[in-house]
Amino acid sequence: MISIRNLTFRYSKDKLLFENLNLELQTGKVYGLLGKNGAGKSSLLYNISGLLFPLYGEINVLGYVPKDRKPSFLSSIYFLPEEFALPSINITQFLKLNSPFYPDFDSQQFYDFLKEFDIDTSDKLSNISLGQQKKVMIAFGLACNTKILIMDEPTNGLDIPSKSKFRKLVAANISDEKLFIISTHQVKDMESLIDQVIILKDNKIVLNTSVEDIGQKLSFQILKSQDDEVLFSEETIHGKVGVVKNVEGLESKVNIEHLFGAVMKNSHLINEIFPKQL
Ligand SMILES: Nc1ncnc2c1ncn2[C@@H]1O[C@H](COP(=O)(O)OP(=O)(O)OP(=O)(O)O)[C@@H](O)[C@H]1O
Repeated sequence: MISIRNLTFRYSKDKLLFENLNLELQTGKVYGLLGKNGAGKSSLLYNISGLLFPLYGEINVLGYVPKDRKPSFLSSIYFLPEEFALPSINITQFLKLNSPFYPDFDSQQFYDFLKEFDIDTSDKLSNISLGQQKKVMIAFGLACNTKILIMDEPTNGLDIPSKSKFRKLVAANISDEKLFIISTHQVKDMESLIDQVIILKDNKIVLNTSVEDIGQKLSFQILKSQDDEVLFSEETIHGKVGVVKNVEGLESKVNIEHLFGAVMKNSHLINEIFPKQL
């Protein structure tokens, strides 16, 4: 569905951002794309969406080359960037202008999602708050029913009830034919939502595996003094908690924040535990 082979990309001549980056993504999954500031998350998403072009390498999305920006490709993918400017029109006018680009757009769903997010549809889009604008765009993106939905930091600026509604809507709208990619720093917002975790570090993909696989190979637990090779640890009121290799074979609930910490601190050990497929 999305295949990236040897992607080399740069903004300026003297510095490559990605060099020979490989990534394969399948339908039926919600992918969480994580990485520190400047890791290249947005740049990768722009390359997948055909808004930035590779220097070398191949990107194939649904059989299309994104940089060709064929109309049938553009109507199969919806990309919600982290920041956007909305025109001074109301939601109905926005719907009329933009929904015709997406053949599977469902107006009823759009209004249902807006209701779920408590959005008043009569206001001008330019006059509502940033969080409300984000909710309108999330509702629109979901209602497009495109095969691929990419959201860059969608929960930034959402209040706590809206984050929970976001999780509910995303979970209810993924299907076997669709693929969602959500890039975020707000890893807590993504817990119990993502199926597969992709982590970018030093402009490389250091992890791309399922939450299930992570739960089987790593143990997220209260640390014991005899635990060796602690991949990440943190002091809490319950004691020291963290991540170790799962040697006992007992599955634990994945803590994505701790997983991220483990990958940042110990990527060589993570590479050994999760060998790359490409
Ligand atoms: N238009 C641009 N021109 C030049 N360099 C850029 C441009 N956009 C991004 N960069 C650089 O590319 C690198 C990756 O940026 P990118 O925005 O893709 O990272 P990110 O992981 O999405 O970061 P954040 O989490 O802060 O949003 C950074 O070093 C950034 O400074």
